[in-house]
Amino acid sequence: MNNDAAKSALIETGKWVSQRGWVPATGGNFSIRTQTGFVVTASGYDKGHLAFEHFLELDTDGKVISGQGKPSAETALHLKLYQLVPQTSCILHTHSVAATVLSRFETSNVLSINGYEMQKSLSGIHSHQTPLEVAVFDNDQDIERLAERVAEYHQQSPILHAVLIRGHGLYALGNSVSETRRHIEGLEFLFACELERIKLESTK
Ligand SMILES: CSC[C@@H](O)[C@@H](O)C(=O)COP(=O)(O)O
Ligand SMILES: [Zn+2]
Repeated sequence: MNNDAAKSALIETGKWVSQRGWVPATGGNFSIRTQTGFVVTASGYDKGHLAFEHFLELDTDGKVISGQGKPSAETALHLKLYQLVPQTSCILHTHSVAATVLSRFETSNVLSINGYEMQKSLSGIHSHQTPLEVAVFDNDQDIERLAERVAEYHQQSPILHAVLIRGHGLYALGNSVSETRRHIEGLEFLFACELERIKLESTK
């Protein structure tokens, strides 16, 4: 995808994500792989009101080629995910209530979701009996260090659709903007179901 098409797609995606309440305040960041590297949102803006000037173009090493302001504070994680999962074309990071709470409730390093038809909204899953596993990493303000932990984990258990950062949010991956959006929508539905199930079971 060329740079301008990438920015247009992410402006539209920002409105879509924001309308659903998944990027409150200035939370979240987005990127798309381009011919020369990737386009990423600038740091500190409302992702529901993005314009062309709110993006930077980076090369494949994460060096700024053009654009104003600072690239997202979490650019190092986007860069690492593009390197680890080469088929990835779009990364969307969101801060929904469900992802934030569930990633704290889950104390292990994997959130496993099973028994839901909607698991099939994730590429490669064809049955409600195929567990959907999402790695959960402790949050870290040192994003390079967090990215290294993600890379180490990926050597043992390859990251497919997404990762959760504990008490922070979701990073969803896909081979196109529409696939990443579908992954976010499917995952958010499943996270909401799991939260409801956990609450109901606690009252039994
Ligand atoms: C609202 S604070 C959230 C940030 O610390 C961060 O987690 C985030 O998602 C947005 O950072 P940004 O630098 O704008 O890409
Ligand atoms: Zn964030």
